[in-house]
Amino acid sequence: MWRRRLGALLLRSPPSSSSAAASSCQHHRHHLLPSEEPLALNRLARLFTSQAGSDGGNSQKPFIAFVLGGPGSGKGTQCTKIASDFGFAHLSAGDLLRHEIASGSEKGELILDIIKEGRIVPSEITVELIRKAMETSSANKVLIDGFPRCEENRITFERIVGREPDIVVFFDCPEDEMVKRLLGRNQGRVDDNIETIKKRLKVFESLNIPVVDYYSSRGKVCKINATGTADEIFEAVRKLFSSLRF
Ligand SMILES: Nc1ncnc2c1ncn2[C@@H]1O[C@H](COP(=O)(O)OP(=O)(O)OP(=O)(O)O)[C@@H](O)[C@H]1O
Ligand SMILES: Nc1ccn([C@@H]2O[C@H](COP(=O)(O)O)[C@@H](O)[C@H]2O)c(=O)n1
Ligand SMILES: [Mg+2]
Repeated sequence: MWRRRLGALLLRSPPSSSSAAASSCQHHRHHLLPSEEPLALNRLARLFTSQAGSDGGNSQKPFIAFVLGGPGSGKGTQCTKIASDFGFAHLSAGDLLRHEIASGSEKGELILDIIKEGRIVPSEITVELIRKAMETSSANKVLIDGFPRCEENRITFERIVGREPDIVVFFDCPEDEMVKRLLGRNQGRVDDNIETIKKRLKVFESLNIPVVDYYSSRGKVCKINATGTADEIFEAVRKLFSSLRF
């Protein structure tokens, strides 16, 4: 009850952005500018949102940002910058899956077949890889890049990890720009060819957009205009992350 009332008190509008790569964000409990916070309220908020554990209160749930966007929208590029400027751990679901392929495991063979087709790997596999990586990193703020890609991913994460994200950053990019970027990426990825790219775009529209809509309905999505140079886009990203309390 207290927590719910406090949550309502803590809702604030995010700062407005006038840059070319602007963001549009919804209200949620982490959109607090420190300068706007009444001190007592801030202290109360920390008390109610901290997860005191058996170590006497030092263990906190990590702040989780899901980072979504179409193939080639620039998720990985922007996550690298966020990690470096804001101290987040960067966990890319695609990289974890490719790492599993490289390990030569039996699961890796199945994953490779699915990635070549641009389809979605069974959620239990991906969520287990993410869960282990989160455990290993023990970071207190985490970017989960390229996840959840479908409703099944989302529901499985909630079941296994027992969490929802604090925020969902969505990079909004036109299809023709994404295709151009992917064809120019040149990293030897088995899925960066026009046939697979077309399939990935279809999967994005049919399975990933509904997840973005779900989180929008829960007020968690911050949409970033992902056109322009990587640095221009990062200006909007920087404004967003500077406004968060984590
Ligand atoms: N703003 C930008 N303008 C032009 N090229 C960009 C921009 N941002 C990223 N790129 C380039 O586009 C390619 C795809 O970017 P990136 O790997 O970050 O996308 P992604 O969303 O992670 O893609 P995927 O979903 O396939 O992993 C890379 O070669 C990257 O260097
Ligand atoms: N949650 C996810 C994320 C990725 N995949 C598969 O990996 C491919 C590459 O992902 P990137 O984020 O690096 O583009 C993707 O096309 C899927 O085949 C997945 O199944 N589930
Ligand atoms: Mg990527």
